[in-house]
Amino acid sequence: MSFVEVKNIIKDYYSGDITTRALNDISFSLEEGTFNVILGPSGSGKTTLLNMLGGMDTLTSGTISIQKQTISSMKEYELTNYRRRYVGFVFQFYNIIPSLNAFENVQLVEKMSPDSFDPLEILKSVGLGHRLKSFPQNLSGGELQRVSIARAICKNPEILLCDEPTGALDSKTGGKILQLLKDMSLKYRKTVIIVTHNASIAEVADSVIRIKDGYLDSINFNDRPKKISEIEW
Ligand SMILES: Nc1ncnc2c1ncn2[C@@H]1O[C@H](COP(=O)(O)OP(=O)(O)OP(=O)(O)O)[C@@H](O)[C@H]1O
Repeated sequence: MSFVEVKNIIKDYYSGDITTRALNDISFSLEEGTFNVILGPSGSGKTTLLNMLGGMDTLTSGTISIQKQTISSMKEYELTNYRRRYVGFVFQFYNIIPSLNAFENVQLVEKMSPDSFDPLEILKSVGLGHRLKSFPQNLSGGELQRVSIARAICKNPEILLCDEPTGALDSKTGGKILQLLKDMSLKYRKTVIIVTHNASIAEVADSVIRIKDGYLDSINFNDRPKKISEIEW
């Protein structure tokens, strides 16, 4: 059994009389310790898929198993436990707590995970060692994004789900962040899944999942992914 098993998943959203089928019969599997990319146009269902993998919302039908746990049939309290223990999430809109400084925002997750990394070290590695005491209102979009990535990595989760993690970053900082995420898979055997619009990031991935109108368009496995230093974006 693979680390991530997605089988025939369907997700419908209902508003009034209107039903939107955001995910339509998607199936794939991913191995532990791999670096994976989800590509697709705006509105194709990428964020919805990431939310389902993270146990943030429930499916209409189908099953998702992660590390042999069938998260799609978990009760609410089991899902809370799954998210708390196993998942690191980098959201598109950062979700940083405004009343805590950069260090405190990352330090928060130390209590959630028994083997979390040192928040100071992680903040330094995302290039924010000089901004530890800055509050979110005084940080740029790119810096907030890095706080959010530092928080997700610091938790040392089994699976790291990232929605456009380099969207607000210049290419140099973006490359550094991608390297950190890739190291999580290479050095620590964490499974990393990144949603992006940026097709060049796909070249460094072990697998590339393409989503179109809620369908799985293709999944490609890369035997020899490129190094981050080899791509241009
Ligand atoms: N909570 C919701 N209620 C109703 N419809 C939703 C909801 N969330 C997403 N959708 C719809 O589901 C479809 C897929 O949305 P999703 O956000 O997953 O796409 P995406 O590929 O991540 O887009 P983007 O790249 O623009 O972030 C879209 O048609 C969207 O409007």
